[in-house]
Amino acid sequence: MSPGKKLQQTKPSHWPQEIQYIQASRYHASVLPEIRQFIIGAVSTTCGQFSERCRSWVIIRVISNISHPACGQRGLFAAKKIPPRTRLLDYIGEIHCDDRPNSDYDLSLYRTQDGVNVGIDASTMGNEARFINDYRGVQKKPNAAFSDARTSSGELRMSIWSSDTEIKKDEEILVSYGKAWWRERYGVAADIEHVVDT
Ligand SMILES: C[S@@+](CC[C@H](N)C(=O)[O-])C[C@H]1O[C@@H](n2cnc3c(N)ncnc32)[C@H](O)[C@@H]1O
Repeated sequence: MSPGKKLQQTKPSHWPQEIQYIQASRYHASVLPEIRQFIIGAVSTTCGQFSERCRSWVIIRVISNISHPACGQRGLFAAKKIPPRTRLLDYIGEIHCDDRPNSDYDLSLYRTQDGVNVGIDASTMGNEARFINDYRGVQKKPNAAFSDARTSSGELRMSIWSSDTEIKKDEEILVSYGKAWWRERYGVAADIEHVVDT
């Protein structure tokens, strides 16, 4: 069996049935060839191996703590102690250039000089990263952050990195979605409900 086939078969535990599990980016038709080429970079056969290796840092859990604002949903947790400034995993989904105003799983990847926004939407397909929650109402501050980086094969990705402090085993991995993300969804109510401070 080829390594590529093996990657597609192993879904993580607590993965929802209705969502396609993927470990390599998919490209939507709205991505023009020149933009696609820029994002892909110089592709080699190592594509996907980073995702497979870094899977061991994180696990998906269903949140049962009633004081958690996303109780009943899923979250991403540390499978073991994570050192500071570690690249945990890449946010994998459908790369697109069309608007996805109704997606809660759409992340900005890149903006071209002509003002075209390239996003990664994991609403219907993605990897573990789609389950990362925002820190608001859970912890005082995030313990991880998004930062873009190219893979060894050259593809531009949005990666999740641990912050300056070690993350303990079983701790929830939390980022900041940013003020704009909450305001777009909840307007002024976001300021009241979630203390939109960063
Ligand atoms: C990218 S998803 C995160 C994964 C989600 N919990 C799940 O199980 O699919 C974003 C959604 O998670 C929920 N969420 C994440 N962080 C939250 C927070 N701090 N407070 C309330 N809801 C949160 C919201 O419903 C939001 O629309």
